[in-house]
Amino acid sequence: MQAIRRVLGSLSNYRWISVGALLSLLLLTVANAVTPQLFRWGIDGGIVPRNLQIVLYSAAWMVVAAIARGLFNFGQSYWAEAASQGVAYDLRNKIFSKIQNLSFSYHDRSQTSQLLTRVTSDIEQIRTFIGTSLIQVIGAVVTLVSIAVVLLIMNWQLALITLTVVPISGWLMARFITRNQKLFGQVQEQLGNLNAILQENLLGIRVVKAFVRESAEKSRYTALNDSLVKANMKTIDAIHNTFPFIFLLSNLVTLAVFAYGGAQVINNNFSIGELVAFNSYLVLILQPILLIGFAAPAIASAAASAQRVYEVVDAAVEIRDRADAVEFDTCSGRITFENVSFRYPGAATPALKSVSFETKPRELIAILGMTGSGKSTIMNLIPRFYDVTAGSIRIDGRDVRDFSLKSLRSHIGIVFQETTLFSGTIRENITYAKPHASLAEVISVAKTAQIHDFITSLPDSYETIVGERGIGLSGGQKQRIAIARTLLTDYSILILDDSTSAVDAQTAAQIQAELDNFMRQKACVTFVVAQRISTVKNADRIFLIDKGRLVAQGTHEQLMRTSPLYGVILESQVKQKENK
Ligand SMILES: Nc1ncnc2c1ncn2[C@@H]1O[C@H](COP(=O)(O)OP(=O)(O)OP(=O)(O)O)[C@@H](O)[C@H]1O
Repeated sequence: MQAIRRVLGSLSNYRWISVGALLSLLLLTVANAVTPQLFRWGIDGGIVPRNLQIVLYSAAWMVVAAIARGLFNFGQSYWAEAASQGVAYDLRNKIFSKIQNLSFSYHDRSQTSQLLTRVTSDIEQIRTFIGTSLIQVIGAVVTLVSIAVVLLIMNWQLALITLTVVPISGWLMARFITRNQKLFGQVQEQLGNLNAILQENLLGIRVVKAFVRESAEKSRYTALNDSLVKANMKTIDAIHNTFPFIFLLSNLVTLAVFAYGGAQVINNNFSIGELVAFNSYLVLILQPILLIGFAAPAIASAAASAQRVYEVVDAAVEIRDRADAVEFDTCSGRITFENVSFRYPGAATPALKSVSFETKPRELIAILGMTGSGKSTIMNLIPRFYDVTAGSIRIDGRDVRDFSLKSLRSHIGIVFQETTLFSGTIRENITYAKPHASLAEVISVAKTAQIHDFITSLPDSYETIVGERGIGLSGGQKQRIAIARTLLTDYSILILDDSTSAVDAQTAAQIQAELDNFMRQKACVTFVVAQRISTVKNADRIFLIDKGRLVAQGTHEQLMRTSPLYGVILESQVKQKENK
């Protein structure tokens, strides 16, 4: 319920729209409340004493009341809908920018599909609550209170009989919401799980087909689809277990009013007009109770969704700027790892153990090690994708945690092991971090990355659309575009994490040769997670990583002489590929 209160608080950004909706609602209630009185006037003042003029007058006023009802009804639903769109818009933006700011460790822990469900379906639940259920509930409460007052004034005994239904239904509905909020949360979670399978299958459709796992995937999807239906059915059962009581109560009250009110009319304590008006009010008082009843599941569902959305909005950003963060602007090339240890959140063993080294200006460092030894982890710590668990990393003597994240990361050019291109043109992808780069600059980095000739062979050259609906690119082509994208940035430190693994040996050697010039001109230090002998030979120093430790370092020749492990790794990782 706290989450719902927060959603209501967010309506303050749409104060005037909300006031418009509320005002329309109040006027609608007045128009509704006046109508039975017009009936009573028409019957008791017109029909019974046979006064046609009063009958016509009351009929005319009823038309006015009907028009007013139509107008105010439109006003309240239009403004409520507008406010709901506004709140959903704000929430979507809030959660999106939060997702951008959350650290790698958060994304490691959370499922993409659950995040997607929160941004789409959960926010939609909240929007529907504000646009429809909230105004229904407020309208119902206002109507209930105002009609209760009118009824008490008209005939307090009959009114008390009628109003017994209110606290009983109120209690039933409050119980329904508190008991079932968890159930509605489960429905959203199941939806997220179902989306996860869908997402995995969309991304991995080739693997599914290659391994002929279509029917297995279908069964996996159907099983989760069944669970979703079961969770939904549980909520429907909960609704069915509560609402028949409310309907029964409201019918019993109608009978009681008819019997007791009828007796009062026979005893001349109540006029027929009054009984007719009272009966009309009865509909008006039972309708809101039913409306609240119908809104209750939507409220429970919105409460569960709001909780899920605020969980992301409130998630702690683990890696952030210090209050006195300084700008990173120059780098002379001294990068120091001092007893750096690191354990991924939730991992049983550390990925790095007491790693220490210091680089020299303009050095090209190759990092070599068996798969899973910790090479990428070392690279992830320099731009602070994660913070060290123990020890420190310094650039020119200053701890990386002292720099503002923005300035630190914008001076580190990194090409990841896995390439991600966005949908758009090749040029847009290359200029991703530098949108105003000139075509000449783009061509220059594309040439260094050995991808220019391929790009110009395409019909639309640099304007060719890639990504989702664009042309397909091979793994090596994507990697080379990713290298060009990084080379275009204003990096001082360059990190190439196994970034030519999908490129053939000859092209990789060409890239390496081109890069050598580039790197030495621009970068103060370059790290290359190496898979190829050419890279290793070119490096000023090679760091040999084994099970999270820096076990040896030196030039190719030195390591060949001193480290048996080096020979083994070269043989397994490098020569094998070179021979292909
Ligand atoms: N996000 C993560 N969460 C938990 N553990 C991780 C994560 N990323 C890597 N690890 C673990 O940390 C260890 C080091 O991984 P890392 O990716 O640094 O190895 P690597 O040497 O780069 O391997 P490869 O050559 O296969 O890319 C591995 O045991 C891996 O399972």
